[in-house]
Amino acid sequence: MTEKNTPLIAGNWKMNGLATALGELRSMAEAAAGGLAASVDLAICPPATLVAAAAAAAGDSGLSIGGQDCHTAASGAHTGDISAEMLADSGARWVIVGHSERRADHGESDALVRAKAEAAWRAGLIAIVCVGETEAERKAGKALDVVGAQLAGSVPDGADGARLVVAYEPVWAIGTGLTPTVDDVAEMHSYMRKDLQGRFGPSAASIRLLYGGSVKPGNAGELLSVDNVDGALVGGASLKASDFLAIAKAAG
Ligand SMILES: O=C[C@H](O)COP(=O)(O)O
Repeated sequence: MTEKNTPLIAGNWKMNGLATALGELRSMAEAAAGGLAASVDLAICPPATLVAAAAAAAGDSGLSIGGQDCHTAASGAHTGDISAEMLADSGARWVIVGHSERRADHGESDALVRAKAEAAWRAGLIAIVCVGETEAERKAGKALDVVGAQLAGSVPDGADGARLVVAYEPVWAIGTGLTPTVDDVAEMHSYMRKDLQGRFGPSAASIRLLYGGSVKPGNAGELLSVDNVDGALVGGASLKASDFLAIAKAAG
């Protein structure tokens, strides 16, 4: 790794969290304002119903807020969808696109994910583009090829570290308690770095590459110390302030 990026610890609450969950978020914001945000960028992506309230609760603490998905259009007849502009209007700074749960549950293609990342940029949001292989693909020795194809298809032209984050999330590691070996994480992150540098040049060194999949306080230090791992995308462990903050401290 040529440059050290400021780590980013982003929490993805998925379809979890009623208004009562804002108490956890307030504890995170307090820790951010108390000094943690000086060394680590902190973000929480709550369900869309909580984005505005979470942004208001986080205020200028240094904890920022993101969405979990967006439509490609800015507005229009798309019942049930939400646009990147709406997220930005609600106080979001980030949006996750192409999470494997959306790729699987909603049949999202690389081309659609790319269009969503472009929509995020149009609205002034930073896109967190997710990639990752299935267990069968890893067992077949295809993990690098699969992720390479996802990067090629899902990351728009003109990407740089100011508006793109890539999250490597092996599908088989999400919510399972399983994680790849540090050697496998190092191999994949080095591969992604080289791939992005091949496409975007040396400035791709500033694109943060997150690891995601069963990151917990107990394994965060080891995973975050791997070369080219610039932070984590945390699911289950981001629901509790104590766990999320322990992971963030391991990055700081
Ligand atoms: O977006 C987050 C990931 O899917 C990881 O989820 P997890 O930490 O619950 O395994």
